Amino acid sequence: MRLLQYKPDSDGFELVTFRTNDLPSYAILSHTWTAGQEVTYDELRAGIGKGKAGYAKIRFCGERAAHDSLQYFWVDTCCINKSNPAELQEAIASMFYWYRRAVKCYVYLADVIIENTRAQNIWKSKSIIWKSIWNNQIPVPKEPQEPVWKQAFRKSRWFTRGWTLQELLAPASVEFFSREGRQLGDKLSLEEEIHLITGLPRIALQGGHLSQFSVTERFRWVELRKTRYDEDLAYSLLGIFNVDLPLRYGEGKVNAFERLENEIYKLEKCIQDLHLTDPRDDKKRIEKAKGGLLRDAYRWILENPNFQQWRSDQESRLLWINGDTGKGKTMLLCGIINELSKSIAKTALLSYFFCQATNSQIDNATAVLRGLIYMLVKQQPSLASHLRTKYDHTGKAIFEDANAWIALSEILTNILQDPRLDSAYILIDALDECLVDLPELLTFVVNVSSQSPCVKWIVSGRNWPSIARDLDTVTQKVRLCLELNAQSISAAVATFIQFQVNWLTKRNEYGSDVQDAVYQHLLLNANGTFLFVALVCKELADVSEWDAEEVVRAFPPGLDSLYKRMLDQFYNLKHTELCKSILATVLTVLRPITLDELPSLVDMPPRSSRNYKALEEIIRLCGSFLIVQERIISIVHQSAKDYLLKEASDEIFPAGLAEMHYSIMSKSLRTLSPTLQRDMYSLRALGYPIDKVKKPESDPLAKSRYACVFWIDHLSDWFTKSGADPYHGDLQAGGTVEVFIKEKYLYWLEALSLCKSMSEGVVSVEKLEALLKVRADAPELLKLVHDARRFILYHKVAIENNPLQAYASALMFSPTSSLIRKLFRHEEPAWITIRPAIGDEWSACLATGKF
Ligand SMILES: Nc1ncnc2c1ncn2[C@@H]1O[C@H](COP(=O)(O)OP(=O)(O)OP(=O)(O)O)[C@@H](O)[C@H]1O
Repeated sequence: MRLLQYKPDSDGFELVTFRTNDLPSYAILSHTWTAGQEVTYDELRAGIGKGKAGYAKIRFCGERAAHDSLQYFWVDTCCINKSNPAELQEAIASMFYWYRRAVKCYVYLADVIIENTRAQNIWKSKSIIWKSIWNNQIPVPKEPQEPVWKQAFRKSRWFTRGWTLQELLAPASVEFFSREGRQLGDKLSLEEEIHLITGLPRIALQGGHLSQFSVTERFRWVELRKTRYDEDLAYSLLGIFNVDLPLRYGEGKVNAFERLENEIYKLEKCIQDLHLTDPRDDKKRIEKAKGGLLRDAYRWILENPNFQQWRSDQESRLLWINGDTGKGKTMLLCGIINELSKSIAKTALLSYFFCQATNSQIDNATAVLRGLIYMLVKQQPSLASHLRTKYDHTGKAIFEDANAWIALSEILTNILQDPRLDSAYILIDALDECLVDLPELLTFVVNVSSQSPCVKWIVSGRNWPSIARDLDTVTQKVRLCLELNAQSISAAVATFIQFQVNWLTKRNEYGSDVQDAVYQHLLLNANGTFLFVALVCKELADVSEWDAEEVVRAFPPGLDSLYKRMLDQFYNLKHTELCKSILATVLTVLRPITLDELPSLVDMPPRSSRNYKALEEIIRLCGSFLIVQERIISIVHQSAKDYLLKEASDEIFPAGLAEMHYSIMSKSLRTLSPTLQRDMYSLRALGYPIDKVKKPESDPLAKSRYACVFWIDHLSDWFTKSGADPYHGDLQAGGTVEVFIKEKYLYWLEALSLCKSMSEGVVSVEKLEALLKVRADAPELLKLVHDARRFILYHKVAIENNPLQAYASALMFSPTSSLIRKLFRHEEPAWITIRPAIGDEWSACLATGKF
């Protein structure tokens, strides 16, 4: 970037070039051009053009910058060599960033004059007085008049131009000046006027991330604006949408906008493909499931010296919060996120991820990186350029294939070193719940946290030696052990107890003696563990006042004793067998299941299956281990799951965990078989795009989504966990798996597409083939699954984007020898009479796995 330096002694300016990551603080000018009056790059270098009106603007900007103690400043007329097309292209692509990076932006309004307006004001008020005297009236005091310059301000040409939109939105500080160089106010003091003149939302004027406004809304902002060259109106939006576009002057406005829209679409598609989970939604869900976040119960962290050191000391880059089960780490991180989002600089990015071992979508290191990158590029889409280089080449597979971890870790490393990133805060909760590739994640955090000085990290997890070993190697870290802050935690737990007891008192109409007894018992037995309090209060929620004191006294201190008591109660339930199979299923599934899915995996009482109220009632019968939130059933806490698997496995899985996987697999296939058929959502058109598909009110897949995505995982887990017959009938010729593939494969692919789970489908079919290789003595079945794998790999993208393409392009563009093609020939569209000439075999490129 080329900047100007004011040289008062020589009464001139010097151009100095800087690299993007070495930029000094600078001011920037925003103005409208006057034909023939602007000083060009060549003129400035030659020291000519001083008589032009534009020269006065440069001088104004330089003087103003010096007044604000800024040595450097930038003016578009003379800091870009416009005769160099490559430089012009780069300047236009960087312009938004340059304005955003400026410490001050001075808007010079040549058509707003104060001197005259002041005279007019005086003259106006004098004439009122004279008129009043002339009419023998005492002048009536008028409402305070607004300065007359405001009328000119509203009509200023500056508000009608295309480029000035980004000049208004990008910088944090925008100051307005009259023609005489007098300051009129800034973007914040004049916010109301600017909002009324431009129609721009106040949040956008206050510096809110532009990505929160829809594409249509952002296009509306320039509808009435004009640029000298038609195409410029589109090019002036590159920064507003954070996309790159080669400039093609002469292409016309329509083409330029078409290309721009195309680029925006590609960017959105890339971000959409990256999306696995939105950590912002996870945070809301977790807070809700845990009963809501209480500020008074986490506020202690703000005064904690270790936290303050991490917050203020540049060299303390990583804060590692560790503590035992139920000490409140997750809620603490939720609170820290809330506090940071209020206090960090507007240009700083905040990205976080909550690992959860109970959900296979968010229990692995790749998911962590996807979530973190997703949040970063959502806030600053220009960072998506690091994704695009790889994504444009390979597509969605880059986030999902066997090398996804490598690709994603490179992408995140590049993002965090991007000079356009001012600063970022990254938080990862529950490292101990990252079940897949935790060592890789730890190594990544250790390395990256020491590389990027503008990035601050917080990670949390239980006191595991394996985590400690890695994180201890970070030199620039602060460790915050909750057990070493027992006093703060106890005080916070006491606040939490008070809150919970007040809630119980209100709900169950406790008298003051019961209220006090419950409060005292919790205080004595909580032992600094939030979770203990939360679980006991959950148990007390449905206990009447007269019984509450006795019930609360029966709860022993310590989580394990508490779980034991909950388990004893569980064994005494009226419907123990039903509850046991529900609990066993919830403990085995790979993501929390919905009430709709439950009856497809557990034999439920006949009249309950389609009745949410009945299903919720049955879940409540299972005691306090399970919770239902928004029709999703989950285990109350990871520690409860750990306890049950360790201490009650024999009771809950009498036939063993492996058999439970088998049961889920076979029930899944039983559910899927009658559901899967052609065009389950009645889309009709073969090209119906997936992003337009809406779930029908009575969704035929509602009960079988889980089964559809995970049946092969359970099949595989059954084999890996069981010591049973290695060549089980299900995997042999004529077994359930072969029947399913032969009869339902194509409909299953359509269902996977409708469930937006094609990638999981690819991984599953690969898993199935690997399993058959070792576990089956069925060469024909292996051949069929081998073909099915090639089929899904080859047609994944087509079916993923248009579910019914499973019956059109997928069949027609498969080799004639394809077994799947032969099996489903009857599904090919009859009206296509001329068929593409396709070879006999799958292409070599697919065979080598490069597809
Ligand atoms: N600030 C808070 N506001 C409201 N509830 C809280 C707060 N802190 C903790 N809790 C309660 O305590 C319970 C346990 O907290 P949390 O899940 O955050 O613990 P944890 O240390 O992350 O546990 P683990 O590491 O075992 O997963 C929560 O379910 C919630 O009910």
